[in-house]
Amino acid sequence: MNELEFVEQLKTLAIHPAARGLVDDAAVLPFGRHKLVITHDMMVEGVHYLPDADPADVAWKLVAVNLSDLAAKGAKPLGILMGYGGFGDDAWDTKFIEGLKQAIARFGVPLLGGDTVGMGEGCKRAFGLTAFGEAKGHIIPARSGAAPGHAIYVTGKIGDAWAGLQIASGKVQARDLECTAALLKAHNRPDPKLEEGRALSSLVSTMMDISDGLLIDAERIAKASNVCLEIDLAKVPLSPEYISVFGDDEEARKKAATGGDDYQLLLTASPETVLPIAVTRVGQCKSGSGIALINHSEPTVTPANLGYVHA
Ligand SMILES: Nc1ncnc2c1ncn2[C@@H]1O[C@H](COP(=O)(O)OP(=O)(O)OP(=O)(O)O)[C@@H](O)[C@H]1O
Ligand SMILES: Cc1ncc(C[n+]2csc(CCOP(=O)(O)O)c2C)c(N)n1
Ligand SMILES: [Mg+2]
Repeated sequence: MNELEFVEQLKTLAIHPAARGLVDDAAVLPFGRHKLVITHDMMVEGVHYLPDADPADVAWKLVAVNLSDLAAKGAKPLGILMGYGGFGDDAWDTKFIEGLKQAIARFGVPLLGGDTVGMGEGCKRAFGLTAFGEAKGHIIPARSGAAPGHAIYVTGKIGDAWAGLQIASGKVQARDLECTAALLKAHNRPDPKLEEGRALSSLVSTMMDISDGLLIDAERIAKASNVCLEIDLAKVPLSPEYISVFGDDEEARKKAATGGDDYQLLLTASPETVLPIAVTRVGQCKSGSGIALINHSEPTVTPANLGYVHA
């Protein structure tokens, strides 16, 4: 069974309303007068990071990708619990702890506990992290509220993290050190959009974070909302650094829109709603299903792979 088929099986078990049918970034559990938002994401050597990655970057990303799911629900982080599989190399473990310390300080989230296991010689390292947060608004955005006519927006730039992975794995070179550093940073040290998520959460019809790729994640909103998301590739915001390495033709834009690891927010809202932070409009919701890709308003071929899928 592949990842999607496995999660389909889990959906038959996750019938508690807080699980949101396993079609959201996080669970939303009423707790007294408040709502707890709870998420868990894993990182595995060779799958989520290159074996020669800096352990401090691995720790940072483990925290950041989980906080990104809280950001997508407009939640303020309250704490994290970590699962650490593969300790025993002192130098590696020390650098990891340094990166974890940096992330905890940067995001102001306390480490509350976890578990540590040795995985035996030659085993790949694997880490899990549970993050929970508190959402203040009455309505916490889901993926299911988009309606025909709603506009589609993203925060930040798309594609830089994928570009950074291409550089880190030696497939391309950037024009200069500054450009290399910016793209590597997007890949290694994502910055979860916590403030943006909180500012937007009460105004949007759907919101999620982009982890697997803009197009595949847009398709998830389309499915959950029973609408078609029409996305104009020409409107996908690319950074000058991305463009300097890959250009900004249709092919380059398709790579950016399917590469993943962006940890930007993808949201829909009524076009009349004035949003309080800078976002880029990339398309609109229509009646129908799935995604419809256009380029400069003209239909274009949708890529076979819309984003990252675990084998
Ligand atoms: N092993 C699992 N046990 C229970 N629920 C799971 C499991 N794996 C995935 N899910 C649930 O399936 C849904 C989709 O998972 P997915 O990992 O795509 O979401 P995500 O966390 O937003 O994305 P990403 O992991 O790429 O950041 C979520 O509701 C998630 O909680
Ligand atoms: C070495 C290496 N190869 C590929 C990638 C790209 N990648 C891996 S998992 C994922 C989606 C999020 O994962 P998940 O859905 O498991 O949370 C992406 C975009 C990477 N970061 N490192
Ligand atoms: Mg998510």
